[in-house]
Amino acid sequence: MEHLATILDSVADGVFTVDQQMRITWFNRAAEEITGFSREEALGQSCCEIFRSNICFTHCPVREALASGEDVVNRQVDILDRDNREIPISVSASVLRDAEGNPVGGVETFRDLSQIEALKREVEGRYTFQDMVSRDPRMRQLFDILPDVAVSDATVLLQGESGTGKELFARALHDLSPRREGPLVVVNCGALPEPLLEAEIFGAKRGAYTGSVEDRSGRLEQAEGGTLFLDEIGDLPLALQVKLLRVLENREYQPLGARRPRRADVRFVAATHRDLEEMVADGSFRRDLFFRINVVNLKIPPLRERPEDIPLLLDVALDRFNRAYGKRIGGFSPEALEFLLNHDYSGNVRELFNLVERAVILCRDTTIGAESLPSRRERPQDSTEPALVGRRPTVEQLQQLLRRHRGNKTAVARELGINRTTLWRWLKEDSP
Ligand SMILES: Nc1ncnc2c1ncn2[C@@H]1O[C@H](COP(=O)(O)OP(=O)(O)OP(=O)(O)O)[C@@H](O)[C@H]1O
Repeated sequence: MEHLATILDSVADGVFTVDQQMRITWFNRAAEEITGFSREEALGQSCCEIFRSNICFTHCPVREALASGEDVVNRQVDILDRDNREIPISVSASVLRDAEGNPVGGVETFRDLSQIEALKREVEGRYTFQDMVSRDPRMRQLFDILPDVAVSDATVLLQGESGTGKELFARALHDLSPRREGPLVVVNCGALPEPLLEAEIFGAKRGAYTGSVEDRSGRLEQAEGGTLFLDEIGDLPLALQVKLLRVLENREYQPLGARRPRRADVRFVAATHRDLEEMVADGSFRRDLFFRINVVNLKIPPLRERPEDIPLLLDVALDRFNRAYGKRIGGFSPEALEFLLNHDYSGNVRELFNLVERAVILCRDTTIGAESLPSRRERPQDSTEPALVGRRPTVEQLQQLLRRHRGNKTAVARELGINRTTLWRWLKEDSP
């Protein structure tokens, strides 16, 4: 007996036994360490007074083992220790029998999961930031500095290819800033022709543009007290660049109908997939405006430079679309996974999400198979035509696609794995 006690005291798992009235009859050293109760305090006590777990009165593992005669293995529960701290543990329970095989009580072993849970949280915390996930060191560096950048009120320039998550970053900057209660207003500088874009940002007088029957406030005014996100700033026409520069320099603008200029209480975040330095060099983007918006520059790496993010994003996407479409798809078949891991995501994270969304919709199984992914015909290596997903098609290809989708731009954009704004810009740039 003494020998057994020494052995039990030297194991790292908590071990205790109870009689049929659930009173503690044995309590080893690890049980003392995990719960904070000494052996003297525990012996003879009802076990629910020592463990105070969330399942004591509903799913007690020892009672279940006694009732069924079957072992209970690795059930995760939370207990309160002597200082009332919640401790996550994993419990296993078995029936304790006498020499004749009659049940005389139960034995429970338990393992402290606090450290594992803490590690798990740390790892998840590193990979997840707001709605963004990444394992890439450069992305993690961005996640690290984002809270400080957000509170600084400095103008931020986000640079990255289409679909890399610039808008997500802009939202995170707003949500982490003291302006989070204010509005986040988005303007897409590539989506409208110049006069309409001007009205969109700075407002318009009644009758100034087609159909406006009253004065319309601009996005700048609507962003008062909040953040104005200028997406695709590289597409801002030169005349509007001058106007925006004035706002950034003087922190003032003239709201419609107002006699005097108003102080702009707005934080500016701009984004572009273009190389603004190059545009400055060739004169299509004003140098002074570039310096005004480039106070903090965050460069988001394209997905092909961070392949370790692909499996992570596939999981996130599957989870997101399972929920959106009420499905319970568990994962990907080896062939599907091989395709998805080796795909050339020129449309970046957006393209990956589009592929998974399409697959989730098409999938009738519990696993996504290759048949739910673009067919071989559509894949670059097997195609005589260059694949269109995420790449910029030629003018003819664009026209063909538009015809095929009967002019439905949303459908064309979806097929290309781009957003409608990008499509709009391509069409604009391609038009004579
Ligand atoms: N790191 C990430 N983790 C999770 N989701 C992401 C991540 N990056 C991008 N996404 C998702 O990818 C999609 C595209 O992101 P977003 O619209 O922010 O890209 P963008 O760079 O602003 O694109 P564009 O320049 O074409 O407007 C969104 O659905 C977004 O939720």
